[in-house]
Amino acid sequence: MSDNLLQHLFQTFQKISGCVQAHFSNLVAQPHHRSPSAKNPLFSISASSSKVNPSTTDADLLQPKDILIKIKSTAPVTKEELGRATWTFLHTLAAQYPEKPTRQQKKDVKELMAILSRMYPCKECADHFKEVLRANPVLAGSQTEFSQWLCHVHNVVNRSLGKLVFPCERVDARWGKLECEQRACDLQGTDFPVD
Ligand SMILES: Cc1cc2nc3c(=O)[nH]c(=O)nc-3n(C[C@H](O)[C@H](O)[C@H](O)COP(=O)(O)OP(=O)(O)OC[C@H]3O[C@@H](n4cnc5c(N)ncnc54)[C@H](O)[C@@H]3O)c2cc1C
Repeated sequence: MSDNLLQHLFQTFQKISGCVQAHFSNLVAQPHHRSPSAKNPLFSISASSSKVNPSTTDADLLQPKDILIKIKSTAPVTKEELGRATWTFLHTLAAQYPEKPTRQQKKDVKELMAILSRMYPCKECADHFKEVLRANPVLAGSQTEFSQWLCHVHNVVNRSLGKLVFPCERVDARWGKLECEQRACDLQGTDFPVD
């Protein structure tokens, strides 16, 4: 496909995109809403530089690799999505937690859980998690202990929601350490014994 044809296609797509956005905003926009085509387009096309310009040479024309079509979701986050994202964060933290944590690291994870039970942005979930923590105080003496404790409390939440219980012996297979070059993401623990 020639570059000129590609540029033509790109410009046509931009026009269609503009029309669809205009029609969509007419359908859904309320007077107090921002126009989706302004700062937050429903979808947008961008190039790595401003190469779509009639005065540019052939060599400057937009290359296929430069075209990036972004589809943005403007829907609010659901309780389920928030939950999945938070569990991903927590289980990844547990997988990265050092086998021999420092006193500070143990204190930090306990505080993090306490803060989550107060500030988690779903009040009924936070209130429920407060009860779960009261009945299951944080165990974070080692990586194994913390990841097993987290698996257990996640299962307490699962049970209360009528979900299946996860087999905690498989937690390391489900939530491995982060892929990170030369283990640069690992949290460093201590070689010295701490209480
Ligand atoms: C602290 C906290 C409290 C919450 N409280 C509530 C609440 O009170 N009410 C409510 O409606 N929602 C609550 N949620 C959200 C709820 O737990 C789920 O995240 C949500 O319902 C989506 O569930 P899901 O089935 O997609 O999987 P999730 O439970 O989000 O789990 C994500 C993935 O983790 C894996 N997994 C599942 N169980 C375990 C486990 N025990 N150990 C390790 N990995 C596991 C599975 O692969 C699963 O796909 C809470 C979330 C959090 C983080």
